Amino acid sequence: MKKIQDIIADSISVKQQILENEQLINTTATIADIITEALKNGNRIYFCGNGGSAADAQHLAAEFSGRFYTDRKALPAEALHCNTSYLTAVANDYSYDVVYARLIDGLANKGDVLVGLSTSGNSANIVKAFEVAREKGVHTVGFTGLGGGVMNSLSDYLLNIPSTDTPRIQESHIMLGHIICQLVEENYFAEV
Ligand SMILES: O=C(CO)[C@@H](O)[C@H](O)[C@H](O)[C@H](O)COP(=O)(O)O
Ligand SMILES: [Zn+2]
Repeated sequence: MKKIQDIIADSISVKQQILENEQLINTTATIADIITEALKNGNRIYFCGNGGSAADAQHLAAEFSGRFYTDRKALPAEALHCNTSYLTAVANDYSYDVVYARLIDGLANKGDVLVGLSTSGNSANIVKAFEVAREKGVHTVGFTGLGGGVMNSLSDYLLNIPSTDTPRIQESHIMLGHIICQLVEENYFAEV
């Protein structure tokens, strides 16, 4: 069916643009280095997103805390939306906008890494979490779409996928996220 082939071609085209974008490739490698270094220093990695990007956040966190390719010890990583009692209470009593910022305030330490996945780069709860992270000396890593939205100026490291189409952006987020998981696993366990 032509429509299906067109959608697959679009997804490949976004990935082809990433393949040819030296800056995105270099930033991906740098993010893997930053995460490896943080873990070696005893720091933790936090992930957050909304909707499909929340699923991506917990998927990537689980590659670290569970396992990826190799049998090895657990690495400290978690996605911030997984406690529904916390999420519903804070959203109900305060605002959904602060659900991730409050956890970063309560849990994160200087040298930790916060990875925020947002195709628009404008989701308020991620933006606020990045603001608190910066105040605390937590590294901010943004996975966004074209331009990066508000997260552009709040991200120490930014992977802004060259697309404005939410599902196509998410497909590239999970590809680059998987690559980072592989590099971190190889680098961390090669060196300890
Ligand atoms: O998975 C999808 C679309 O593919 C949706 O659930 C999508 O993640 C949601 O609409 C999000 O709320 C979009 O937020 P964001 O990417 O702009 O931060
Ligand atoms: Zn989706």
